[in-house]
Amino acid sequence: MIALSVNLNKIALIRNSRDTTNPSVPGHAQMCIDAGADGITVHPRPDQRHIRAQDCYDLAAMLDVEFNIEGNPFTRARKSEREGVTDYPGFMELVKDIRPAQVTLVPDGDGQLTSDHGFDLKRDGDRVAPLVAELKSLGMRTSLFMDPDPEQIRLAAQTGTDRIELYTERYAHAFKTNTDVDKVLGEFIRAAEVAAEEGLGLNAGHDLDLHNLPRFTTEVPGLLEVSIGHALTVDAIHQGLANSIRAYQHALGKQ
Ligand SMILES: CC(=O)[C@@H](O)[C@H](O)COP(=O)(O)O
Ligand SMILES: NCC(=O)COP(=O)(O)O
Repeated sequence: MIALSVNLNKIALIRNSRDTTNPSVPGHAQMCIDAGADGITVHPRPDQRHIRAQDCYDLAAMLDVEFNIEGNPFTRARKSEREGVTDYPGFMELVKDIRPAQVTLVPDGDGQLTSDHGFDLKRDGDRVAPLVAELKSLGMRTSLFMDPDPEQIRLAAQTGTDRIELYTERYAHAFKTNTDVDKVLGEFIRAAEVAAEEGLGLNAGHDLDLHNLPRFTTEVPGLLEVSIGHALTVDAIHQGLANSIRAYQHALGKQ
């Protein structure tokens, strides 16, 4: 069975639009677990736009499912610009202190809107390998965010990482626009085969949704885990909005 790890970034994004704890990140983690989620994913960014360092500590204290923290290991500590918000301690410092079950290293720049590429290990392999070794020595499973490029995936294996996470945006886009979907999916299938040849566990994520997920998970061999946040949160709004309207009308004394 492929594990579903729910990414809570977008819950934190709404919470951060007010100085309140509503919606509660641990509260929504618990709802996901109660509904059957296999894990929880967060991606604390240095600008703390959504998940903040404190959220990671709060989740670590209550989770009884796999906790996956994603981020760029080369980000440094940053002072918070907002009063009452914990400073960002730097990604490696944060995960070494929390020690989640899985750490997914992602090569994001600080100002990126969202993740948009995997590691270039021809360039960064020598810098990434010692970090992988350090995280593993502290008992964390490691995963590297990768494009479906066989040469890069073979280099990922050389870093000693346990797993890779295939960056799936290109598949999601091909599926949505019905452009070259067979060809693009073929690249992911080949990437998965190479990962298996190299003894790497396989995760996948980014822009996966209810529509594109079945074909991906049926055809890409060996998938262990998908992490999904944006579309799943939007679906939760779609599937819950009508009920909310009825509840508010009831609160206004209407039937
Ligand atoms: C690594 C990855 O694909 C996800 O973490 C994705 O980047 C979500 O991050 P945002 O919610 O900040 O877009
Ligand atoms: N690793 C991918 C992830 O956690 C969620 O990505 P998305 O579903 O928000 O695009």
